[in-house]
Amino acid sequence: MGGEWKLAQEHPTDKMAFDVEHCRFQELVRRYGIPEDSLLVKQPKTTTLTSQLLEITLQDENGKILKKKFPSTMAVQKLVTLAHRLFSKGGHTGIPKLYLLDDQMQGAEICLDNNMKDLAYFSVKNVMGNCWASICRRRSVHRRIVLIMIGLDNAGKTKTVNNLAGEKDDTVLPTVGFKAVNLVHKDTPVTIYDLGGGPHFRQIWSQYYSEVHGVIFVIDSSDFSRLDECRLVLEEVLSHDKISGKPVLVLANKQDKSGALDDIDVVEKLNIEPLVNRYRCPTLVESYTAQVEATNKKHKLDPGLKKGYHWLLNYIVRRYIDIDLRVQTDIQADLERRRRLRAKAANTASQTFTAISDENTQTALSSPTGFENPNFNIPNTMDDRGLIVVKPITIKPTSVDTTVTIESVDSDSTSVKPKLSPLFGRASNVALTETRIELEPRSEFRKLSPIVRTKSGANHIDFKNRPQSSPTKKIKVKPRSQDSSNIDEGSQELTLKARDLTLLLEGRTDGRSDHAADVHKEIVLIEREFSKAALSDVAPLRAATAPPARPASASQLVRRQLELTAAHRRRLSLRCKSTPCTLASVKHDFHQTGGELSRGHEVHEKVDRFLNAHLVVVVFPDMRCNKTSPERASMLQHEPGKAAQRHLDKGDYSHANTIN
Ligand SMILES: Nc1nc2c(ncn2[C@@H]2O[C@H](COP(=O)(O)OP(=O)(O)OP(=O)(O)O)[C@@H](O)[C@H]2O)c(=O)[nH]1
Ligand SMILES: [Mg+2]
Repeated sequence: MGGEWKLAQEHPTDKMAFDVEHCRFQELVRRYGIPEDSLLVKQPKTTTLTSQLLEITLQDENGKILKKKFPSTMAVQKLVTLAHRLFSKGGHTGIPKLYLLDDQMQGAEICLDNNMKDLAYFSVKNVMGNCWASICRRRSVHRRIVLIMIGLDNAGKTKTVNNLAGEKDDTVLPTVGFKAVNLVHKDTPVTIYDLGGGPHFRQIWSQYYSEVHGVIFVIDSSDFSRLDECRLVLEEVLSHDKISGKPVLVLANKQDKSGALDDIDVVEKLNIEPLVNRYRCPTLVESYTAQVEATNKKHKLDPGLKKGYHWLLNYIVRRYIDIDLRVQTDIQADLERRRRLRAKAANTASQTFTAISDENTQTALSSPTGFENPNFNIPNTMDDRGLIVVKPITIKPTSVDTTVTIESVDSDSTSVKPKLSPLFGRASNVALTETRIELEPRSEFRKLSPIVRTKSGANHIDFKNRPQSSPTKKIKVKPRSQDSSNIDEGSQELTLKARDLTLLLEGRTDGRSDHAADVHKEIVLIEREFSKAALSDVAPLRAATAPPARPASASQLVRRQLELTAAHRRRLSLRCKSTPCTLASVKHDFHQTGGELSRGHEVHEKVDRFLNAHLVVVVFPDMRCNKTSPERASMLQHEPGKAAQRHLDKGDYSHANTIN
C-alpha cells in the first residue's frame, strides 16, 4: 500500500502547517493519496487513532530505552507532544521523528515544527528508516531474527553454535547440510542456521541468504594455508545481492592454538575493510575460542563470542524494521521467482506431450490412414473427442462482423510469410458470442499435410528443419446448415454455437442445445499449399508421386495448429476482432457468468466438470488499453487423464504477424 503514497518530503513546497487541533487528515488523505483503510484515516473527523492500544518506543543508538503505552483514543497532538517529551527525557536533542505504523510496519511520518505546535510536515513512507521513536500498534511488534553461520569447513561453526546454545557435547562432526538452533535474545526469538562449510555444501548457502537478517562468518585463524580461500569465500558471500548491506560478524576462532591470528591480523590478512566498505556491510571482527576448556565447568561463553553475538543482535534489533522489510521483500521475490520457474517447468512438461514419441505411437503412425498426426496420440481407451471453445467476451452491437482467428499469423493471404495456421473461423453475425469447435475422434482422422511426416517416417517431427510453406489460400466457404446433425464428415467441420461456454460454465447445458444449434455460422477455412521444393525437402519419396492430400478437417487443423504452436514454443494467437473490451470487463463478465471465473484454471475446471474436453480455448478479447499486451488471448489445453493444465498465452506481441 505504501508504495503508491507520495512523500511530502519530496515536495518541499507541499510542506504546510497543519492545525494539530483539527489535524485535517482528510486533506492529507486527498493530497497524498493515503489509502482509506490506513491507520490514520479510520476516523479522520475525530482526529484520533483507532487501534486499541498504542505503544511508544524510544530508542537510542544502543537499543530501546523507553516504552510507554497510551490509550488509542488519545488525540494525535497530545500523543506527539508526549512522545517528544519522552524523547527529550532520554537525553536526545532535536525534533523527534514519529511514525504512525500499521501492523505491516508501514505508515506515516509526523514531524512537529520548531514551536512544537503544528505538524511541520506529514509524510508517508514505504520504508521506515532510522526512526527515533515509533508509535506502533502493540500487536505489530513481532520480531524474529534469523542468522546464518557460515565459513570454511573445520572452522568451528558447529562448536560455536553449540556454545551459544549451551550444549556441552564435546564431539562435533562435520555438518552435512545444515543444523538449526533456536535461541532467545531479549524476548526476541533467534534462529541460527549452522551450514556445512565443505565445498559441496557452500552451494546451498545462497538459498538461505534472502531470509537472514545477519551473517556470522567463522574463520579458523590458526589455519594459514586456507586464508586465501577464506577471503575468496567471504567476498563471494558479501557480494551476494541478498547479503550486501546486512550486518556481518566475523569470528576469528581457535585462539587457543599457537600462532593464531588475532582479530586485527584477520582484518588485515583477509582484507576485510575494503571488502565490507564495498558491499556496505556493517561488520565487527572478534577473536575467540570455541573449544571450551575442561576447567570451564559452567560453560561460560567466551567474551569475544559474547560481545560479537550481542553486537550483531543489537544491531539487527535497532534496525529491525529496515532489515526485516528487506528480508520480507527478498523472500517474496524468491517465492515469486520460484513460482515462475515452476510454472515454466509445468508449461514445458505440458508442451512436450505433443512431441514425445513411443512405440505405441509408431503403430498408430503406420496405420492405413497415412498421414495421421503422429504427435497426438491418445490411447484408444480414452474418449478421443476434443472441444475448443472460443469465446469473444463482449461484442460491440455496432460491429459489422466478428472474426475468430485461430492461428499464429493474420488472415492476409497475400503475405509471403510462412504461416503456421491453416484455420480461420469467421462469423458474420454480430450476435455471435461463442464459437465451439468440436474435434472429431482420432480414429476418423484423415490425411494431414505432409509436413507432419519425417523423412524416415519416424514418429518424431523435425520442426526446426521444416520447409517454409507457401502462402495460404482460401479453399472453401461453406455455409453451415441450421441443423448440426448435417455435418459432413468429409469436409471441414467447424461448428459455431452460441452460448455454449456460458452454458457450460453455468452448468445449464441441459435443454439448451436446440438453441445453440440454431446459430451455426458460416466458416472459412484456409488450407496450406505447399510448393514442390518444400515438399521435396521433407518428403522426397512422396512429393513427386503422391496425390494432393485431401483437405484436413477443421478439427485436425486446429489440433495440428496447437501442436505446431507448442512445438515451436510460440503462442497461439486467438483473436477476436471487434471486441474492444478490456481485461477488467472480461473478468467482470466472467464473474457474472461463471461465478468465480477470473483465472484460466478455474475456467478449465468448470468446463471439465461438464464435458470431458481435451482442449479448451477461451479467447480474451483485445486489450487496447495495455501497451505491452495489445492482443491478449488465453488458451487452456487439457488432456484428460494427465491432469496437465497450462496457460499457453504468456508474453506479449504486438501483432500476430510478428510471430513468424
Ligand atoms: N583447538 C580448537 N579446536 C576447535 C575450536 N573450535 C572448533 N574446534 C575443532 O575444530 C573441528 C571442527 O569443528 P566444527 O565445529 O565441526 O567445524 P565446522 O566449521 O562446523 O565444520 P563443518 O561442519 O565441516 O563446516 C572440531 O574437531 C572442533 O573440536 C577451537 O576453538 N579450538
Ligand atoms: Mg559444522
